[in-house]
Amino acid sequence: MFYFRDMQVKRLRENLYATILFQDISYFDKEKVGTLTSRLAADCQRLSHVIGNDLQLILRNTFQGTGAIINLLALSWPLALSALMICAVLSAIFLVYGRYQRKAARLTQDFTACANDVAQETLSLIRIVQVYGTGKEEFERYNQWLQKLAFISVRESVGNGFWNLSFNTLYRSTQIVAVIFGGMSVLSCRVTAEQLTKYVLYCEWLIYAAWRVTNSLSSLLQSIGASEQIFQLMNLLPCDQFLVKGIKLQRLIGHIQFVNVSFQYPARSMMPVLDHLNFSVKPNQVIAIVGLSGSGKSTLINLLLRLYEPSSGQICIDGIPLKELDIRWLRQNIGYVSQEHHIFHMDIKSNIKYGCPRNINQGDVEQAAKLAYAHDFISSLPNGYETLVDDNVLSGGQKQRIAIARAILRDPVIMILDEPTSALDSESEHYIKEVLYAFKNESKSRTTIIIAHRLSTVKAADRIIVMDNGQIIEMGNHEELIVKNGLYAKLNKFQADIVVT
Ligand SMILES: Nc1ncnc2c1ncn2[C@@H]1O[C@H](COP(=O)(O)OP(=O)(O)OP(=O)(O)O)[C@@H](O)[C@H]1O
Repeated sequence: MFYFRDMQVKRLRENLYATILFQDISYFDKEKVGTLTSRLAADCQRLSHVIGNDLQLILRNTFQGTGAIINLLALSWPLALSALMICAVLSAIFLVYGRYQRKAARLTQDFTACANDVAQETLSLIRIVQVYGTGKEEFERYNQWLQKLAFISVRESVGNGFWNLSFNTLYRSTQIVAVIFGGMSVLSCRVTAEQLTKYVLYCEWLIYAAWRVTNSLSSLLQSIGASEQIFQLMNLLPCDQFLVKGIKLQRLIGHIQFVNVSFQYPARSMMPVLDHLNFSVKPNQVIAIVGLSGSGKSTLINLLLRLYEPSSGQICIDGIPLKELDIRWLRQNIGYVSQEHHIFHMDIKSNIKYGCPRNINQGDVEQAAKLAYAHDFISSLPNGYETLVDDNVLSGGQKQRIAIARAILRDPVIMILDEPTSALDSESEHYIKEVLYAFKNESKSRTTIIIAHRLSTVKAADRIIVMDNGQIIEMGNHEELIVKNGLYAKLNKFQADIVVT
């Protein structure tokens, strides 16, 4: 039985996890990660309890109750009717109680998920919480949800108490009435002692069967309340991009075009983030995107990676609209270093090999690490490339170098780097910059897009796109933009002044 139940939990969690993983990325703008992980754990457990326990209890007791009714009917139909009436009253009370319990269960799950969100957020930002001394406030925030949870639990217990009280009062009073009136009937010889004993016994069977069925039903309702969202999630279809088999080109060249692309995030549909962008990147070019914070640089990359769809306009790669290309194939040809340099809880080698579509050996991994200027620090670790790491073990710069090595190892046609050197010291930045620009001189065609705040990283780019408020305001190489004396020249001057002082 337990094995069966564990298998059910496993299968449910697998299905739910797969549904979440193949959702449109904008889904994560609406749902909180804590809520989803709570659904994966507690809700699936609860639902599988229904399948493993409640259903078989309901079935068993329904058979027992039916047997008791048949025996009561054989004994005397007025007696059977009176027993059925008691069961009908019990069912009516249960209907009201069941509805209440279902609502309480949903609230319990929601409050638990909110408490989990706060805990997850606080623990993942524990350093900020400690340095800013906000432990007490965070405790209060968590406690607020726990108090709501406690309030609901108390109400649930009170409801349960009323239900048990109604059941016991009805059942015991039935027994008392049966013994008093049945005893009088036995004395006046209208009923035999055997009939009375049978009545009391079958009545007990029937009422207890009804009680167990309603109790299991109540647990079932609780789980249904808690699991409504699981079913809603599991009913979601995978995102279009994973369903449709798109075009796979014989050879990707890396010619990128943005044609009149506008975009707003689903979570903020009234706020345009990109406004009619038009530009193209030729194969083998290095393009840099610069601009003030919040100007839409990372969003542009999100669209190119097809993590979101443009609200209007079109992105083409090698002349084919992005939507028509096979997304898995396309992403295999892209190397991506994201702004957040988190790494997986795996050994360093697996982190570098992560998602690499080619067959590779230790030599390839080391070569990529050398190019990313990561080999020396990895070799100095006691277990070298086999060292098990997580987000807390390595410095920001070390994690960033592992992310760069991962992108280099894929040997991609399109290399996308969102702030690849933000956490690096000047020496590492210099070497990595050299490597990224050296790609250009290889025989293989490779298009590189770099977003950077440090203008030293982008000076050598073939073209620099300057963004402001979701629009492209300047375009050209470093020298042209300096002559133009616009935003780029201003930013360049600021950074030069900072270096001098
Ligand atoms: N998931 C999201 N949901 C809603 N709005 C978002 C989301 N991500 C970003 N934004 C908003 O979109 C705008 C552009 O953000 P984006 O991250 O593209 O800017 P950026 O130029 O890359 O900034 P930075 O240089 O600081 O990384 C910002 O106003 C931001 O608040």
